[in-house]
Amino acid sequence: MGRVGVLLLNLGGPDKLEDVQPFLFNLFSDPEIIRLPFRWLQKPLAWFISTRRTQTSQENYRKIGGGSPLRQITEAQGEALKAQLAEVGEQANIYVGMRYWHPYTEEAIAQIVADKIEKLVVLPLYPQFSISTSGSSYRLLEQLWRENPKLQQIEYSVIASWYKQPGYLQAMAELIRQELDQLPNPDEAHIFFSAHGVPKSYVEEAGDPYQQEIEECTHLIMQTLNRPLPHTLAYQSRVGPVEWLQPYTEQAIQDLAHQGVKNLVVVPVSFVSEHIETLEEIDIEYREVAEEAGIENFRRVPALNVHPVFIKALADLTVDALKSPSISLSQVNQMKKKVKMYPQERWEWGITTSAEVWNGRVAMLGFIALMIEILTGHGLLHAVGLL
Ligand SMILES: C=CC1=C(C)c2cc3[nH]c(cc4nc(cc5[nH]c(cc1n2)c(C)c5CCC(=O)O)C(CCC(=O)O)=C4C)c(C)c3C=C
Ligand SMILES: [Fe+2]
Ligand SMILES: [Fe+2]
Repeated sequence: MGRVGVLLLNLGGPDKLEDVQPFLFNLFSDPEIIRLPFRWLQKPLAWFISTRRTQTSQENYRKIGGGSPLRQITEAQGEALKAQLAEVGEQANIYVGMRYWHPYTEEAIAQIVADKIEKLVVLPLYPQFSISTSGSSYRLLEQLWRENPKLQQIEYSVIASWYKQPGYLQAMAELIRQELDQLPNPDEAHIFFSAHGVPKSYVEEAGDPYQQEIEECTHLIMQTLNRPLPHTLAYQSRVGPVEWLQPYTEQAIQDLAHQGVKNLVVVPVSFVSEHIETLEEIDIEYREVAEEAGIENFRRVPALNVHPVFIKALADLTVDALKSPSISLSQVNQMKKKVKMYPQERWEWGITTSAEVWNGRVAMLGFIALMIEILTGHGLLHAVGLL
């Protein structure tokens, strides 16, 4: 086999407080994060929302040390994976490709080309698939592949989602067990899975398999844990006023407390690294909610980070992908059959000069309407819940 590479995909996070606004701008510029019917509206809206959100977001990053630990942890995972692969006789270069901050996916791909990688495994650091996470990165990769003939010569294989991988399930169960056993009375614990949410319309209208994969994943973790304890699944980190997957974490914690639950073990289920939504949202915000509602023991299970059983699981996934027939980016999107990646590209097809003129006029009117809405606080986007 020629030179082997593994591309680890993740979302990325601001390294310091000054990075927060441009990071948020990149995130909200992605049509898989805010799904709008018009391409031209994406950037003005991304600018507006990122500017409005920066201060709150910066305050949260300040509480966890002034930046996201995601880059450092992902790089450590990469080094551990390289060492684990070497142990089983597989020499591979590891690349980190973040979607919205450094090191960007584009930078990783440029390095992969420069290093003359011949066989590449694409491994998202999201156990479950969502249009908004792995889906967005696959879409970017598809575009980079289309644009670069050198990339088209690389034999590559994509791992779509991997929440059923036994080593991953074992590592999760082990971490939960450790947390349970530190409670004064482990048999009275309630296990609370908190997954990152997505808007409900992603699942119900666009066909995102995320909710189904999260539900199956929590079921498999409970099976692997093999303890007769009650459990709940809820969704956190809602952004904006539209409806997201329910129940919401905050409400579900309060409901359990009112039902008399006193010992809660919170499991962050859609992340494999510590980041703002574990360190700030769960450890600070939800802990406060829980304690105010009467929970006496609130314990959070740590993220997998470089847990050796987890790193071995990533190595097993890589080795399996190298041995099995390759899976292409377009196959992954077909496998997630009904998924509608946001079809903004469609608007480009069949463009004529007169259509361009009308596009420009409508864009200008829309932009003026947006500015009026921003200044007055009233308008269509407020009415449909986007602002
Ligand atoms: C499985 C994981 C994730 C899903 C699904 C997801 C969807 C999603 N996220 C937002 C909005 C934001 N996400 C932000 C940060 C962030 N999100 C994830 C993971 C998932 N997002 C990660 C790993 C991070 C990085 C955290 C870090 O440590 O820096 C943020 C910025 C943080 C903040 O301001 O709260 C936003 C905003 C949407 C809208 C969405 C689905 C549509
Ligand atoms: Fe997010
Ligand atoms: Fe948040």
